[in-house]
Amino acid sequence: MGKKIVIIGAGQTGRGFIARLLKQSKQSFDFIDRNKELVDLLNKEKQYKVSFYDSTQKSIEIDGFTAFHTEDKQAITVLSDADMVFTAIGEQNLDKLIPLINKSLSVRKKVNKMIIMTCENGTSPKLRLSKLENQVELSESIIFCTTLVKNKGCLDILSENVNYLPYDLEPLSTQLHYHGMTPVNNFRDLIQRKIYTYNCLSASIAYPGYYKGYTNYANAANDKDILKITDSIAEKLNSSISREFNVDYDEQEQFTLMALKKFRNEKIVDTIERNVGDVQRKLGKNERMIRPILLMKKYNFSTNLMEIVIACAVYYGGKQSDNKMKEEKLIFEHLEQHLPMEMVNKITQLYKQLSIGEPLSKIISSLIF
Ligand SMILES: NC(=O)C1=CN([C@@H]2O[C@H](COP(=O)(O)OP(=O)(O)OC[C@H]3O[C@@H](n4cnc5c(N)ncnc54)[C@H](O)[C@@H]3O)[C@@H](O)[C@H]2O)C=CC1
Ligand SMILES: O=P(O)(O)OC[C@H]1O[C@](O)(CO)[C@@H](O)[C@@H]1O
Repeated sequence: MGKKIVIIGAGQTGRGFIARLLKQSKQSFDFIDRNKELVDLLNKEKQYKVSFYDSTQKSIEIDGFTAFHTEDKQAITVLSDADMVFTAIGEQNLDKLIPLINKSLSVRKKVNKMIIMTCENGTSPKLRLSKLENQVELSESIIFCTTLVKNKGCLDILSENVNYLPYDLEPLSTQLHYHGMTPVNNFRDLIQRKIYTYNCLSASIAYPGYYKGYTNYANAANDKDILKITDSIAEKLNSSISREFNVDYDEQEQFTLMALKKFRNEKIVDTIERNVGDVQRKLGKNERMIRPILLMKKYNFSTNLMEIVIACAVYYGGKQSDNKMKEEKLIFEHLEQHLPMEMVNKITQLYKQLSIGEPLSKIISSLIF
């Protein structure tokens, strides 16, 4: 008999990537999501399509699932019977799953431990579920595949043709035999390298892109100032990450080039809005901006451009808040805890220039990098 699988989070990654890999493995699954409208739509339509930016790849119909709302009693029942659970809900939401999973474990009849695999951006998303660690097999994976809703309010997905989901085998008692799911050695290093490369570059496009008034992500990525920023940051990332993580420079360079190629691909219609969200998390001490800038400093590279990216992130944070001054103060206090004071002072100065609307090109041209 096939395994029972539940995907928690029927958004772009859950239904567009994980569900697609399972479908390609002929493995059935159900969804749980907190969005009632989405749950109702999935149950009403009963199917949707994943198409690919690469037009030579045939689209894939996804069907045979039931979706449950998190508050629905049946969610507990279906979860209690799951052999494996994938989460794709955003790292910041993971701890909200603990009560639901605990309830399902309290009525679980199966003797095998439930496997929980996080499919989230973050350097250690499973930490948020560590309270469950003794009761389940808790592991993490790394999402390289960009999946986006085709049109707002519809279920269909447009996806990169990426068939690779690296995961950490170490906490598991068994390998996963599903399409693309690949155990990797040195998982902890790879997940950090992913966030400090892909997501650092993503932030280096999104926040300056927001400042320059872009709404389309690839347009921002191809802006001449942002090309300068990302090309230069990429070079410094390659040198510092390859040294820090002891990987070949060429291997790290390929990694960076793949990220830049994807972000600059105008066929992938992504938004600045989607990529700037949740700025406090993205400014976290082990996240995509703080760790890379500290690595650049450690290996004696100029940090000027990363300081601009962080100043743009603070600018975005202030704009989003009802209380701009309070928000900025909070972000700066946070930066003071994790960055050297001289760096925070430079970011403050850059932030002041942004606040009076100084053009990014002018700010960049006054810097050495
Ligand atoms: N979409 C993409 O291309 C990529 C996404 N990721 C990661 O994948 C994860 C999911 O992202 P997306 O699918 O893009 O987001 P999304 O916003 O499209 O989907 C998230 C889904 O999770 C649901 N959700 C949130 N909190 C929940 C909770 N407590 N219980 C149940 N459901 C909950 C939401 O209702 C939503 O349907 C994130 O960690 C993101 O960083 C990583 C790389 C690429
Ligand atoms: O959900 P987050 O952390 O904003 O990151 C989303 C971005 O991360 C990426 O996974 C970078 O690899 C992109 O596909 C996406 O633009």
